[in-house]
Amino acid sequence: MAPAIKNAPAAPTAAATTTQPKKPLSIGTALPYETRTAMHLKGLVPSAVEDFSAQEARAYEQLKTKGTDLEKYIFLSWLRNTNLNLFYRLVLGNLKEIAPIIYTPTVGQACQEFSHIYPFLAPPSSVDGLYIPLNEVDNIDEIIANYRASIPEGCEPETTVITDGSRILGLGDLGMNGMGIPVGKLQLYVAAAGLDPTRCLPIVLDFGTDTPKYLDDPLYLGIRQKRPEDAEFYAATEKVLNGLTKAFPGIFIQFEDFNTPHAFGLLEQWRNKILCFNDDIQGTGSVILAGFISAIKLAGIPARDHRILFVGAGSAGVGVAKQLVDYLVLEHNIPEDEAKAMFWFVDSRGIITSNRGDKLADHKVYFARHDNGDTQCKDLEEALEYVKPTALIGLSTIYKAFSERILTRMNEINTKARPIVFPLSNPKTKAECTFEEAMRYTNNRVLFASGTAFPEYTIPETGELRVPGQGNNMYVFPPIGLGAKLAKPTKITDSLIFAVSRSLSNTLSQEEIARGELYPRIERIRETSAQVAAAFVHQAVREGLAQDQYWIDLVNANPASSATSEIPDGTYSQAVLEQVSQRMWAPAESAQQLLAPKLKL
Ligand SMILES: NC(=O)C1=CN([C@@H]2O[C@H](COP(=O)(O)OP(=O)(O)OC[C@H]3O[C@@H](n4cnc5c(N)ncnc54)[C@H](OP(=O)(O)O)[C@@H]3O)[C@@H](O)[C@H]2O)C=CC1
Ligand SMILES: CC(=O)C(=O)O
Ligand SMILES: [Mg+2]
Repeated sequence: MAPAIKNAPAAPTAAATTTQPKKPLSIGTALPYETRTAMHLKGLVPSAVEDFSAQEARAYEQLKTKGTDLEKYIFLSWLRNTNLNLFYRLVLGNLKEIAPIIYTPTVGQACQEFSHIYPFLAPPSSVDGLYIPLNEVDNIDEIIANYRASIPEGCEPETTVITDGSRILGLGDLGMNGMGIPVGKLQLYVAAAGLDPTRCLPIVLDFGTDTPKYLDDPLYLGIRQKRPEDAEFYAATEKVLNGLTKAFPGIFIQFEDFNTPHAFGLLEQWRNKILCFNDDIQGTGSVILAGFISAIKLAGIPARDHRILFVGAGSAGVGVAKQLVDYLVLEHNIPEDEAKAMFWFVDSRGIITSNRGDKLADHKVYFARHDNGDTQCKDLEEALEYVKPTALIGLSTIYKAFSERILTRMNEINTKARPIVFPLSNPKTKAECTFEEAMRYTNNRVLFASGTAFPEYTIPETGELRVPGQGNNMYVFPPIGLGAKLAKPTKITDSLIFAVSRSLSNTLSQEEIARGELYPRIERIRETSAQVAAAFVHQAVREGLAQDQYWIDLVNANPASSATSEIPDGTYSQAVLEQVSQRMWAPAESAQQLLAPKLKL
């Protein structure tokens, strides 16, 4: 062995090499000549000097040349990994057009193809998140250390989205391919609520898959084994969460797209221990409650007269229904038993009743009907005639489950009130119906929201344009994450989630209300996210959960107008809103602004 040389310079570590300031070639054409000279970039980039808007126009032009949505997804992913600032400029400037590519529906296809497109999503040196294999959970500290070494100092993650890929949108168990979802969700954290993009960490727990198609795919990039039993799953997840929270204390954790039993199980296990929430249960519950509050104002009958039929009793269906029960109890003073009795559920075996003959999963027991006598409805058609619902909510993953016949009957049944129809399953290939179908078969009377965005619809007879609501948790998880980052609550409670729903329903503009819309337009999502985050911060302080003294003092000095109300009503003060808005990250306007901290210009 060669003798050690005293005081020899240490070999460069991964950390040292990857945190070296990189030459900003991708923004190079936006750098003035003198800056290029100072940064030794002369001759390394074309000579034209242009501003960011020219770069943005070029990127948009390239985006438009892509023939398919998946190609657009790949192009945008590459752009994000090579020029973060330009990527978010492009996204924010074209949110309505780009959200369906980086998020549902295209992200669903990207996940299905993930192992095939992975190398083309980012340059080889980019670290886009953590892939944690089941057989490596004992080495979680090493994995985290590797990650830490790959990021610049000061970029420790403060927000993470974790999936194990076991229920990706309505597409089922995609295994490691599910990584596209945390990546996509975190882009919305940044775009919608201004979280710092350098401090967002997507994680996939690569715990195998039970889908033969992926296990048999020679290009599949996850571990090739079936999923573990529950005990091993929970033990492995615990190791990961302990490692993460030890390395990054206070990190905000979003559980995403776990299969339903594990979604409920993890939430129950962790909700009082760490700062976490489940987006599919609580986020979906919160966003749909917001739309529902608006819908029942427009429907034309008292809240307590509604009869709500859910198709699908998974994490999303049950999560939403529980939020609606809370609302009916708190806001309309309906006793819990009576509120619960306003709900019926259909799952793959028909209406859920206590005497159906099968053992109900734990999460279904609360809503099982006891008043059905001998009646059992085997499917939606029978259930519709039995319940005669005022509201039909789809979280079933069954494409076109709301057929022409079902929608026509919803219209016929609801002569006094406008029918509420929410086909919420994602992606588009799983949606229970389209906006056009819902309009057409209800004589344009429908109050509508869908999980995936549908095109606007022009009523042929009148030429009137109608805009569908997008009942998607993207309206709430970004502001919840922002509020959590600022106020630093010890945990996320049901009343915090309730305040978020109320505040989102308060964000509708007069014009949106007048047009009968149930959600704010997506173009306003930054503005509404700030308002919802401000309401979150107020509620966190009100409940004594907030730990950040700045926000505690600010809220106490500037209480919301309704600070004495017992019910979380989603209100906030202007002072808090202003401060929240100021803390939202936004892309830089110029190369100088972007590089200023590094260059000390
Ligand atoms: N809009 C939004 O923001 C969100 C939308 N979603 C979407 O909701 C959907 C469901 O998610 P999640 O609840 O977690 O998934 P699950 O797979 O846990 O739930 C699906 C439910 O649909 C039921 N179902 C299946 N087939 C039928 C059928 N033929 N008729 C009636 N019911 C049926 C299942 O029945 P059984 O229990 O018997 O198997 C189950 O209860 C997904 O498409 C997801 O993308 C989720 C979160 C947010
Ligand atoms: C939107 C979402 O979280 C889902 O479909 O699972
Ligand atoms: Mg989800």
